[in-house]
Amino acid sequence: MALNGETKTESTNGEQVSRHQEVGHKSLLQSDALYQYILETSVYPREPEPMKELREVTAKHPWNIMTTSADEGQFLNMLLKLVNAKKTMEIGVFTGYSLLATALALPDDGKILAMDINRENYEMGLPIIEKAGVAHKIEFKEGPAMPILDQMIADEKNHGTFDFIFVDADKDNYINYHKRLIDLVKVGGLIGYDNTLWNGSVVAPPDAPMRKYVRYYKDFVLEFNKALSADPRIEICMLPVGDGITLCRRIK
Ligand SMILES: C[S@@+](CC[C@H](N)C(=O)[O-])C[C@H]1O[C@@H](n2cnc3c(N)ncnc32)[C@H](O)[C@@H]1O
Repeated sequence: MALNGETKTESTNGEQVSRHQEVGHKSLLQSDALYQYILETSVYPREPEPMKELREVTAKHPWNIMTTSADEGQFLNMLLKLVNAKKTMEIGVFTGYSLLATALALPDDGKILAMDINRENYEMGLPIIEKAGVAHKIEFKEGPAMPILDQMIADEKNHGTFDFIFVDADKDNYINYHKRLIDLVKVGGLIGYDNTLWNGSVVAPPDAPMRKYVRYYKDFVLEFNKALSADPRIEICMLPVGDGITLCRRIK
């Protein structure tokens, strides 16, 4: 499927015809087969056993569409090792797939402050995280992230201390998170914002069929992407991994 929700199909006379499909495709690549190839060739064969187990448990959850994809989990795990991250934060845990990818990448004395409004989903994945021997790195806080961030910001000691922050929660608040996170991440540190290509809807025509939640958050994501692009405090890189992840490196 093309990025804008338009699919090219061949008619009987060989002509290319376009038709619009619902925006909400899981992968942003040009075909399912290509995405499947990536998963089967380089992701699933190298996926750590606990992540595989958590992915399979999460697949049975009625909201399984929310989970971070396996290729993105692999990317996060590699990235955290590359930057030698030790102190990290995650906003939006769900059952913990990206959290586990992070926890497995950090050194034994690494720390992750993880926040989610829903503890029940986190507890679904927790036994697997414990079995993997990395639960001691995680401090889970239940509740909306914003007041927790405000509390942290109020104490100057927290400023500029995080090596890496991953945001995968309420898209209508990303801009507000960014205002706070930019002070909490260290200069040279990274913030990763997930879903910045928002199911491809960022380039969909206004009349394209779209799931309600995709349509609702679309304008917030568009505004957010513009704001990041204009922010002189960061360098950015938007990657078409998963549903789009924008990496921001704080430079001042
Ligand atoms: C897309 S899921 C996160 C997926 C997760 N990163 C994973 O690997 O499976 C989004 C999560 O954000 C949480 N969330 C929504 N609003 C929130 C808020 N205001 N503060 C903290 N978490 C929130 C939801 O409860 C949900 O678990």
